[in-house]
This record gives sequence, C-alpha cells and structure tokens, in this order.
Amino acid sequence: MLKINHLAKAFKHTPVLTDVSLQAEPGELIHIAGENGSGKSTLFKIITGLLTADHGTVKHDPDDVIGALIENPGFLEFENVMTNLRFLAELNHRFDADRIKALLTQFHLDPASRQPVSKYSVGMRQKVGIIQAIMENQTVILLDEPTRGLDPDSIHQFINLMTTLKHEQKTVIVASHDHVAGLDYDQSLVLKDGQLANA
Ligand SMILES: Nc1ncnc2c1ncn2[C@@H]1O[C@H](COP(=O)(O)OP(=O)(O)OP(=O)(O)O)[C@@H](O)[C@H]1O
Repeated sequence: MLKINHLAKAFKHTPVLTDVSLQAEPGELIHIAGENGSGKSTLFKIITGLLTADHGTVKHDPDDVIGALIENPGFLEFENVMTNLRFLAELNHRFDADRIKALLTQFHLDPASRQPVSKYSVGMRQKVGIIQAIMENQTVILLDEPTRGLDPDSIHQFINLMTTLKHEQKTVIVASHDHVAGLDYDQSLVLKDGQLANA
C-alpha cells in the first residue's frame, strides 16, 4: 500500500505541489492527468526518493519495491538492450533473464539484438523504459507518459501488461495528459493547482 499525506514542494519560491494526498492499494491502477508543468514528474520523483518534499509524507510497505519510468530514461547508449537491462537489474540483485526476455518479446524487441540502444527509435526506447520499471517484479510502479511514441500494436501490448500487473496485485500509477483508451482505471485523478482531485 502506498500512502501519501499532504505533500508540498516548491522550487525556489514557486510552489508546484501544495497539498497532495493519495492512497493506492495493491491491484489498483490509477491515472493522474495534468497539464504540462502541473507537477506529475515532481510527484513521482518524491515518491521514488529522487526529490525530497518540503512537507508531508510518503509511506509504503517495507517490502515494496518501487519501479519508475520518469521523463526520458537514461541508458548505456553504446550497449545493447539486454546488457542495459541486466546492468540495471543487477544493481538491485534482481536480474531475471527469462522475465526480461519475455517482456522484450512481448513488445516486439529482440532480446538477442546487438544493436546499441543509441540506435533505437523513440518508441523502442520507451518500451525499454517501461520494461525496466517492471522487470524486477516491482510492487509499486510509476509510469510517466508511458505510451509516448508507442505504435497502436505496442499500446495494445501495454494495455495487456497493465491488466497482468493488476492481476499480480501490483499498484500502478500512470501519469499522462490524456486517458489511454482501453485502460480501466480504479481511480482517475487530476493534478491541478498543486493538488490532486477526482477527475
Ligand atoms: N529541478 C527543478 N528546478 C526548478 N523547477 C523545477 C524543477 N523540476 C521541475 N520544476 C518546475 O516544476 C513544475 C512542474 O514540473 P513537472 O516536470 O513536475 O511537471 P509535469 O506535470 O511532469 O509536466 P509535463 O507534463 O510537461 O511532463 C514546472 O514549472 C517545472 O518548471
């Protein structure tokens, strides 16, 4: 369970989040809409610990593992996709080759490809970004604009993946400007004026 209470964050003297609260249960798929600059990435960065909030708390179960796709994922540009994903997973001692191969194949990426990720298209990089957020069996998954650059078939694969994660009792929060048609959210929220409200 993820429980966010009264988060506030300002950059210099400009408030971005003023009072954000959210409770997310296992198996819940949550959507956060919000205009450019409304603070979606800032909220995700606070949940992952990349940024510190000025006020408020983020609590989750001690055995939760957080996975995140935030903005443009960084990779070892001159290494192939499998080397990249192995490197990231081994940082946490959670490398599962079979799971990664299955996810790559599901997204029509070749696990045996020798092509460096520097040669990948925007959509291919985005798929690798989604995979790194879930490949370690993470239990709380934050996806910022996950369908950006994905073709219709890949969006279909993404929707299937969200359904699977829900069945696996993962907590998934998707932030995007628009709803992805076909995704059935348990909570639809909007981030506006520094606060989360029902959409
Ligand atoms: N490190 C930072 N220093 C100063 N200002 C920042 C910083 N990070 C974000 N901001 C500002 O905070 C506001 C919210 O940015 P954020 O990236 O969280 O919005 P967003 O909702 O994710 O936007 P988008 O939909 O465009 O990705 C913006 O005005 C941005 O300029």
